[in-house]
Amino acid sequence: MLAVHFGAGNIGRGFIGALLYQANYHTTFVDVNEGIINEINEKQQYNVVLAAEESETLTVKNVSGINSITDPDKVIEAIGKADLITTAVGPNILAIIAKLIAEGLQKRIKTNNKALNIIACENMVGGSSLLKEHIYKQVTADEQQQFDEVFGFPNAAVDRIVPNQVNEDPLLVSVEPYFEWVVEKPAFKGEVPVIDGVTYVEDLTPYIERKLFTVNTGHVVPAYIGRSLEYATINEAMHDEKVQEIIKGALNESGEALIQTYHFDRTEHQNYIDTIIGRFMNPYISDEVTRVGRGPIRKLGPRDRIIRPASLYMDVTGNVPTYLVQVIVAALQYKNAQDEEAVKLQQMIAEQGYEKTLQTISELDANHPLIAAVMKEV
Ligand SMILES: NC(=O)c1ccc[n+]([C@@H]2O[C@H](COP(=O)([O-])OP(=O)(O)OC[C@H]3O[C@@H](n4cnc5c(N)ncnc54)[C@H](O)[C@@H]3O)[C@@H](O)[C@H]2O)c1
Ligand SMILES: O=P(O)(O)OC[C@@H](O)[C@@H](O)[C@H](O)[C@H](O)CO
Repeated sequence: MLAVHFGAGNIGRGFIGALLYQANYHTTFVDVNEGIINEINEKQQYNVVLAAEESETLTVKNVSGINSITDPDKVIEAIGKADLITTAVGPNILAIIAKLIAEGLQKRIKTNNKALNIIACENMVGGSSLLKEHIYKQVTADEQQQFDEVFGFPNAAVDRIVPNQVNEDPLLVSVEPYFEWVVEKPAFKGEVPVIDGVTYVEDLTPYIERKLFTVNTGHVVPAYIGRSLEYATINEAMHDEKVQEIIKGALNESGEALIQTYHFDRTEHQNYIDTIIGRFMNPYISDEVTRVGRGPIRKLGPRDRIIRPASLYMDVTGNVPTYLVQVIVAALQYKNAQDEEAVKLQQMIAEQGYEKTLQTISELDANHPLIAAVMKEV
């Protein structure tokens, strides 16, 4: 069984690659990072280490790599033979990899009618659907009809904290023990793959929103508030009383929105929140606030982890959230000269002011009460 996985980064190697290996796949990683691809081809294996008191190491074998910049034809050939395609490249890169995937699928469908599923493992609602849209823009209407018959794009939610790696061994990945990979079953074409650790569900929406609006909504608190307090890591920030107050408040607000929307059990949801706060305090992980805060424009987007739970909270309670508003303010004020989006955000604020910038990025109506609440705080 062959899996072609786009993005040999933290989650690609540390989570998707590990589970695919355990499910007996050979994984061909596709990446633009020449060093990582060369290393994968040279070593043909890498270690995944659990960041916990009782650490365990999994050696992931049956791997190879293709540099999509220098060897696009090899990627097209691999897509022709693949039993599964997965991605973990970041939401903004989906449009870029779509071109090569489209070429691979166009070529494959001429000689091979076997069903193939493409699962985007990105932190967003509807990642695989978005990838499909980008791919379909590259092909003719006739090809789209043919693709509809055999290519599935099941959406997914993936959860495992994998920080940036600073190991001597460039392939080694240190990961937290916790993981969750939930995939929507009805969207599959052909057989549903047997992968230990994957949960198949009929409707992904409650799962992806619960994950994104709890794990990722929580995560931006130590990232953005932590950065404003000059902490470098999530763990350090999580020990600050102000961060603790805001994370609890923000997760109560997003929790209220989720519980009322999806009828989650209140006690179970509180346990889920407590587990996540515990994960952020894992002393065996050093996760930079700049990794978790990366891409503040994406994170302030209308369907992402800050704006969507805040507006959902208003819809279900009729009140403006207190803590999520503080998170929006901290996100707007996030500065990092190494982060292209953070730089662009500050430029937008300098040129247009907070109000116009927030409206543009969040796509909220100009008279939405959330905008007024944020303006009161900044
Ligand atoms: N790290 C985590 O804790 C975590 C957890 C869950 C989900 N995710 C999601 O997984 C995705 C990847 O995150 P990550 O932390 O692994 O990031 P990462 O930066 O470690 O990995 C991304 C990889 O994609 C590669 N890439 C960039 N452009 C490419 C292209 N055009 N073609 C092929 N590869 C390309 C990069 O070189 C890099 O190796 C994101 O959507 C993220 O939200 C991450
Ligand atoms: O990957 P991002 O930039 O969407 O979000 C940063 C982190 O919150 C994220 O990578 C988490 O570590 C991950 O979502 C945990 O499952």
